Amino acid sequence: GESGLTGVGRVNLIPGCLAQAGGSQPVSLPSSFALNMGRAGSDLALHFNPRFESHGDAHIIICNSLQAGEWGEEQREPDFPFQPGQDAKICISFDTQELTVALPGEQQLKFPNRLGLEAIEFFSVEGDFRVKSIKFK
Ligand SMILES: C=CCO[C@@H]1O[C@H](CO)[C@@H](O[C@@H]2O[C@H](CO)[C@H](O)[C@H](OCc3cn(-c4n[nH]c(N)n4)nn3)[C@H]2O)[C@H](O)[C@H]1NC(C)=O
Repeated sequence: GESGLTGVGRVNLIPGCLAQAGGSQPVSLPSSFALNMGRAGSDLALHFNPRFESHGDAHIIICNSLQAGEWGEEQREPDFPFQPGQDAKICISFDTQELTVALPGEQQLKFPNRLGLEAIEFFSVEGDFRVKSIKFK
């Protein structure tokens, strides 16, 4: 499908809300996309990975951390609010204890801030997800 925005933006996020609108506008069903945020590509406080159909998973959100290139324990969320081709507003807020991801349909997902990061300096998007806007509150 149409390739989403991928790449690395250097941002310096203080705890707050990063609101994103965007959607998978695929020609074919998207397999998955990922939002990665942390200190660097190898040190992620959150790898947020909705899987439509990939790695043998279907319609599940995988969250994990990455420390010095090693994946932590996955958190698997079966409540899946994404529809291919539909826009989705994702609002991510965090403090040193946990990250909170507000999802469509008043759904909320929490993930421990295993790295204890006070600021997020690295952010990347992978896969079939077109970011339409990013707002920092
Ligand atoms: C059953 C076999 C052993 O467990 C499997 O182990 C795999 C390898 O660690 C797990 O997949 C990794 O899970 C990580 C999060 O825990 C990451 O999602 C990792 O992919 C990194 C990645 C994804 N993407 C990406 N997503 N969407 C697109 N376009 N690109 N780019 N880099 C995936 O390759 C996979 O989630 C895991 N499955 C289970 C059921 O635990």
